[in-house]
Amino acid sequence: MKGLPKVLVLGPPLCFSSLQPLYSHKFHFLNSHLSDLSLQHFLQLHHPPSITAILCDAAGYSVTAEVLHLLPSLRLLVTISAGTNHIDLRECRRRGIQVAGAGAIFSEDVADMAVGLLIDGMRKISAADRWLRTQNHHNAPWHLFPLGSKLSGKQVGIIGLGSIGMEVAKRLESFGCIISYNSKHKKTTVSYPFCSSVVELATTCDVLVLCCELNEQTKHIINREVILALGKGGFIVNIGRGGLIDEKELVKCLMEGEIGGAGLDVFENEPRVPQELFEMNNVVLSPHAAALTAESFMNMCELAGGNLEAFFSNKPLITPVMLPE
Ligand SMILES: O=CC(=O)O
Repeated sequence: MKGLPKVLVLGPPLCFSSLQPLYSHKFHFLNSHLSDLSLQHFLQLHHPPSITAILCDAAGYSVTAEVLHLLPSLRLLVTISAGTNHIDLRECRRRGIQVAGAGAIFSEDVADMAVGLLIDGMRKISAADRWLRTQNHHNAPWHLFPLGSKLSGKQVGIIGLGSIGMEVAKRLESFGCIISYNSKHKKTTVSYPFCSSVVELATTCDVLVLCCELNEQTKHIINREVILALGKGGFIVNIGRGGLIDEKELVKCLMEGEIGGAGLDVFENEPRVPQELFEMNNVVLSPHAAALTAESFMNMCELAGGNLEAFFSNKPLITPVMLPE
């Protein structure tokens, strides 16, 4: 251990338990998440000025300016997530701390989940499963199960056409959907129609899929006006972050029948899920699990370890996160 770079591990283990045995001969991991102590007290036992890196994920600790302040020698932060809204990136920039993320490693799995939630919601797969299990097996009145909606031919608006959004577009195009998108900037490399207004996009679409990052500009990008513009038959999929949707308004609109349904992998105040959603058959829920496949986690372990190794051998990070000006 002596002489190895100290890496403070924040948040729940997830892939950390696979990563650490592979790299424990190269790094001295300090597992604050396994301790009952508060972070401040934990750090008091580990000489904070000797800690140069953090390993974290989106489901654990928020890496605020206050947390960063506890670590005067911090030079690297590796998050095993595509999203970075749990990190104060401005403070990282100010302090000259480099940040590495998941890059596009989860994009295919997250896109699969977006499509899964959409098909499940529109074709009522989970609802049908629940319904059938409550029926008498030999005598179920199958004709009474309500009709679903056809996916092929639907207008799908993707909000955020980064690597996840592109994977969603590719998949849904092959299902016969018609794709348009909203994003920070119009892309010169794609032919899908761009719509600069989310309300306008909602007006012309049957489905919205949220694939953008959560930041000051995108918080509550889906508000009541957008939901009403999408309309009573409309469906929203969120595999981005819960804060992209004004959740209270979504719940209200679902209860009032102002929108057709939703497929939600993320929630505004995780791990809390609004109780009302559990009662709704037109809503499909998932516990922020879109990125979680055994394969993507093994890949992520290697990537996180690779970023740590690159940094400590003075090489460029493999998947650097751009820090804001
Ligand atoms: O939510 C998961 C991620 O950001 O990778």
